[in-house]
Amino acid sequence: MSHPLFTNPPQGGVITLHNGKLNVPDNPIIPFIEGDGTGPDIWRATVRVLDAAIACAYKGQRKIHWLEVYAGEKAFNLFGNWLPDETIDLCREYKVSIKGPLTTPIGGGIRSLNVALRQLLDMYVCLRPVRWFKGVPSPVKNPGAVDMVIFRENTEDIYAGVEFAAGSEDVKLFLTLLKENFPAQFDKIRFPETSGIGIKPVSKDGTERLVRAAIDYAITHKRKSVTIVHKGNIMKFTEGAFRLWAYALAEREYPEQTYTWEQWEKTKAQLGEAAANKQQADALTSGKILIKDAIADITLQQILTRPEDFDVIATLNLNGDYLSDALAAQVGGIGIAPGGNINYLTGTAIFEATHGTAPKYANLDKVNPGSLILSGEMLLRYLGWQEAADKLIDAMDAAIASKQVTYDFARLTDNATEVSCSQFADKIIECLQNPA
Ligand SMILES: NC(=O)C1=CN([C@@H]2O[C@H](COP(=O)(O)OP(=O)(O)OC[C@H]3O[C@@H](n4cnc5c(N)ncnc54)[C@H](OP(=O)(O)O)[C@@H]3O)[C@@H](O)[C@H]2O)C=CC1
Ligand SMILES: O=C(O)CCC(=O)C(=O)O
Ligand SMILES: [Mg+2]
Repeated sequence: MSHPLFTNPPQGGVITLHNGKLNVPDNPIIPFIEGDGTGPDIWRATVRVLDAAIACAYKGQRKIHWLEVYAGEKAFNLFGNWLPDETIDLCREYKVSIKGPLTTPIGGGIRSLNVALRQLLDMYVCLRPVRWFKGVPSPVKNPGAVDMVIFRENTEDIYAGVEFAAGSEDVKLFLTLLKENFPAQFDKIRFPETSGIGIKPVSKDGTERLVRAAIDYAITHKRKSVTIVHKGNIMKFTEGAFRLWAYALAEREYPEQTYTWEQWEKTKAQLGEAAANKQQADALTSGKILIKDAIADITLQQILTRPEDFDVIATLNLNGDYLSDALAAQVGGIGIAPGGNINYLTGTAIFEATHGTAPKYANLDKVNPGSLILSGEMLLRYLGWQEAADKLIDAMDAAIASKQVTYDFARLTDNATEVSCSQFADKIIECLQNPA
């Protein structure tokens, strides 16, 4: 493939997929997108930490060849294009990438480039692990009880961007079609003349591949439960269907590894509650994973009041967006919330922080790079470079313990010294090179 945006051909090896497994050379080319706003600051900090972790773990035997690809404001300024096709092609070709946050204007302008990347590369899982690091300030009494892994469907839902603006010719046409073909549904629209319309596609295929990934993860990582989070009481044929398809998939494809609340209900109806309880207890004692569900609004309370009830979470796109930021707050905030967008079938993945571009802090070298550094740690594990990932986690623990932390932690920690984004990276690198 020719790459007209790049004058120098990238050096290094190409990651491939064989029989569902990534084949990672010791010198892989990994594309990166710097991102908008605080993106350049946190990326500069992150790349130094990742290179240092790899150097400490493999002493030169392994090395990433970083390849800059463009999206967002930098791409627009350079090429007059917010998301060049070549960026998509390169992320697909090299399989594993990392990105800083990209700005999405509110209410008009371009649609989300982040969502576009997820859809164009069909990265159907947004994987966001949420756990507490010792010493990180938190607004809750027992942040250590939070150890959850969010599997957020990443390509469908109201997030897919199928929308018609109020007053537009498109919305008029759409509402005419609706009125002609579905008069009862049309009558439910309170102010049709001034309504914008959004469409919420949720499919069985999309649900099943997401839930399969969540259950596979729960099995591999020996987790106790998968909670299906939905608003299926209200949106019956989208979120309600998501719940039903999820349960059906677990029962059909994972009968030996899972026990579902649906099974409990069926047994209760046939044999009574005591028998259902015994069946569930036996299943869990034998190591089966409990597949349960919760409605999205109460979930936002219960992740706070009883976090130990939640483990792996499988949910739709918008619910997952809200849950990610709410949960991040419990373990110290969005400055330390990592994530990855993944297609487990093609191997394509782009790792990125949960937070956005925080524009007021752009170019101040101020914000916490932890979220992108930990996204990089997820990338290392995804490559199978566990040794580097483990060292990075140990160094992050040690850096936090030193109390030389960025403003977000410093403002909530007694006797902390506030350091800049780049200085926090320096501290992590120092801890990598001089482990306790
Ligand atoms: N995947 C992506 O690329 C994403 C992009 N976005 C986009 O980002 C833009 C801004 O979104 P906005 O809603 O303001 O949310 P942001 O996540 O960008 O920022 C909100 C607040 O979160 C805190 N924060 C964010 N990043 C950090 C960090 N690294 N360290 C410490 N604290 C941090 C700051 O809090 P405080 O003010 O308390 O210091 C900041 O003001 C929008 O255009 C949005 O669409 C949003 C989410 C994801
Ligand atoms: O694309 C955006 O601008 C926001 C995306 C977002 O909030 C997220 O993916 O968590
Ligand atoms: Mg979000």
